[in-house]
Amino acid sequence: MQAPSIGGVTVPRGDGKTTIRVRRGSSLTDFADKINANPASLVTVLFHLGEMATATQSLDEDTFKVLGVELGYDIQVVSPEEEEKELFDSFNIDLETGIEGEEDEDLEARPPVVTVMGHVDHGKTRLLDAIRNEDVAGGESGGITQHIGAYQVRKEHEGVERAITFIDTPGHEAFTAMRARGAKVTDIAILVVAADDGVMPQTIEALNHAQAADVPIVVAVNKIDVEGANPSKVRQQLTEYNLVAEEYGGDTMFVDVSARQGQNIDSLLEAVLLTADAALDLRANPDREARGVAIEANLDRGRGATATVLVQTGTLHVGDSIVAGSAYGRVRAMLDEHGENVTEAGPSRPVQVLGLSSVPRAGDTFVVAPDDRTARQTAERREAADRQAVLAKSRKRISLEDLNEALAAGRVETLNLILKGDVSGSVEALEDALLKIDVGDDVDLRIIDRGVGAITMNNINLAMASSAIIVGYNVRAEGQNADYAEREGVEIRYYSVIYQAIDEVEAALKGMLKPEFEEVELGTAEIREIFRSSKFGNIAGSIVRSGEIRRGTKARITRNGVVVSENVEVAGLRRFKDDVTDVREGFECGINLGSYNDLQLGDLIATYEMREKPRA
Ligand SMILES: Nc1nc2c(ncn2[C@@H]2O[C@H](COP(=O)(O)OP(=O)(O)OP(=O)(O)O)[C@@H](O)[C@H]2O)c(=O)[nH]1
Repeated sequence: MQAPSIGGVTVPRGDGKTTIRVRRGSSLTDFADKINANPASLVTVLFHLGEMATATQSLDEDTFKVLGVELGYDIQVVSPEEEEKELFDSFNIDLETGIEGEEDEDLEARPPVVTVMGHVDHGKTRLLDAIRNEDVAGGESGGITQHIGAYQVRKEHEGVERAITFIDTPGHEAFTAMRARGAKVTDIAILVVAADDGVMPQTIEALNHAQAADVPIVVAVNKIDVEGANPSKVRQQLTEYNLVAEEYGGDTMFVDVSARQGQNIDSLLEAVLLTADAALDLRANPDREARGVAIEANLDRGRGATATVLVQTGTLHVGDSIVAGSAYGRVRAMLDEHGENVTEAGPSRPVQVLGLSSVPRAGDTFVVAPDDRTARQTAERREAADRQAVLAKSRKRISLEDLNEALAAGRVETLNLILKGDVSGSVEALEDALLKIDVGDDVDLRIIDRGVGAITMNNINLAMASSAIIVGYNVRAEGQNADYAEREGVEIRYYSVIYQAIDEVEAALKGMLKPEFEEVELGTAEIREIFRSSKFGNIAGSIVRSGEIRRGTKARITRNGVVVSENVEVAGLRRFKDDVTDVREGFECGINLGSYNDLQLGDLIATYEMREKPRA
C-alpha cells in the first residue's frame, strides 16, 4: 500500500499491525531497506513530523515510534543481544550456556576460569608465568609451550587433581573488552597488588570491574620478597573497597606471594579452588553441542585463521561446524597449550581451533551449527548485523553528512584512526579504551578501521583517503609499505603498551582542541565627569577603582549593576594632558571609548582581556 502523500512524498505504508524490527542505533536508511522505501522520502516525512534527521543518522527509539505511528508500522527497536538470539533461533541453534534448563544429572563439575588483573607493573605477567610453572602436569608434557591466550593448570586439592583455567591476556582491558561484547568468561578474578606499592588507581579500577560483573576476587599480595613490602597495609587499604580479608573477619582470601621466587603460588591456586567451591556452582553439561567464547585470534601465515576458544558448555570435537562471530568453518584441528593435538574439548577447556574462514574478535561467542551451510549462513547474517552496528557506533557523535558541514563551519575537528594489532584481543582493548577518552564535544574521535596483522597497503590507502593516523600495536608496516606510507605522508605510530597509545592519542586530541578562552578582568573605573569633545567624542573623566585601566583593551559598561554595553574599546587614555598606556588604582584619568557615547555619571567601566585557558 502507498501512503497518501505526506509532505509531497509517497511511502509504502503498513497496516498498523506489521511489526518491523530495527537494531538499536539504526538510521532511516536501515529502516527504509526493511520497508522498501526511499530513505530521502523518510527524511521528508520525519521533517513534516517536526523532526530533523539525515538519512544515515541513528535515531532514538522515540523517533522511530513516532514515525511508525505515522506510517502504520509497529517499529520495535531491538538490542543486539535480542537480535542475535532471534538469528540463532531461526537456525535452531541453542544459545544457552548456563545450567538453567539442564537436568541436574547431566551436569558435571567444571574448572573455574580465572583472569588476573591489577595495576601496571604489579606483576600480572610474572604471576601468570609462575602459575604456569606450578602445573603438576607440566613435567609429563614438557610444560606449557604455546601462547594461545589461555591455559589450564592442574593441581592436587584434597587428594583430587583439579584443573584451573587461566585467561593469560593479563589486565582488565581484556576482561572489559569481553564484557563489553556481552561475553561472561571469568568466574574468578585474581587481583594482584604489589606489597611494596600498595593499592593504586588501576587496582581500584580492576576491582570495580570485577565487582560490577559479580566476579569473586582472590587477592594476590605480590612481591613479598621485596624489602619494605607491607602485605598488611594492602589488606587494610582494600577493606575500604569491601574486600575484607578472612583473617579480619571478611570473606575474601588474601594470599601473600612472590611471583619472582615462585613463593606461595600453590596456596594461591588453593585459594582459587576454595573460593570457587564456596561461592560458585561451576557445573556444565558436557554431553551437548559446544558453545563458548573466542579469547584470542590470529592470522597465521601457515595455518590461516586460528582462534583460541574457551568451551563454556558441551564438548567441541574436531569436525564440528562452528560459527565464531562472523567467522565460520569446520574444526580441522585443535591444539592445546602444550602444542598438542586434541580431538575434543569439554567445559572450561581452552583450545586453539584451526579451520575458520576468518579471524573472529576477542569476546565473540562461538556455537556449533547443525551443518556447514547453516554455519556459513549464520556467520554471514551476523556479519551484516555487525557492519550495521559498527556504522552505528562510528556515527556515535556525528554522521558523515554532518561532518563535512560541521568541518566547514569550523564546529568540529576529527581525528580518524586505523588500529592494527597482533591479536584481536589487543585491538579490541585498544579500541575500547580509545573510545572512552573524554574529549568533550568539540572533537570527534573515530576509529574507521581495525584489524589483526601487519599494516598493509590497503590500510595506508584508507588512511590517505580519510586523513587518518594508523596505530600499530605490536605490528609494523614493513618494506615497501613503510616506504609508501612515508612517501605519502601517512603517519604511523607504533606502540607496545596500550596505556602509552591511549596517553598519546589523548594528548594529540587535546592539542587539536580549539583553545578555550576565559575572561580576565583587568580593572574598573567609575565615571565622575563627562567631557564632550567635538574632535574625540565623549571623554569619561574617571577614577580607577580597582586594578588598572589599559589602552587598547576591551571594556564593559555597567549602570547600577546592569550591563549597558559590551565589547567597547578603550581607544584613548589620558592623565591630564598626556596620553598614557595605563592608569592604576586610585588615580584619575580620561577614558575615550571611541565612537561609543552612551555615558552617564556613575557608570562603571570594567576592562577585561580574553586569555587562553589551559586544558585540564
Ligand atoms: N621482586 C619482585 N619483583 C617482581 C615480582 N613479580 C613481578 N616482579 C617484577 O615487577 C615488574 C613488573 O612485572 P610484570 O609481571 O611485568 O607486571 P605486569 O603487572 O604484568 O605489568 P604490565 O604488563 O606492564 O601491566 C617486573 O620487573 C617483574 O620482574 C615479585 O614477586 N618480586
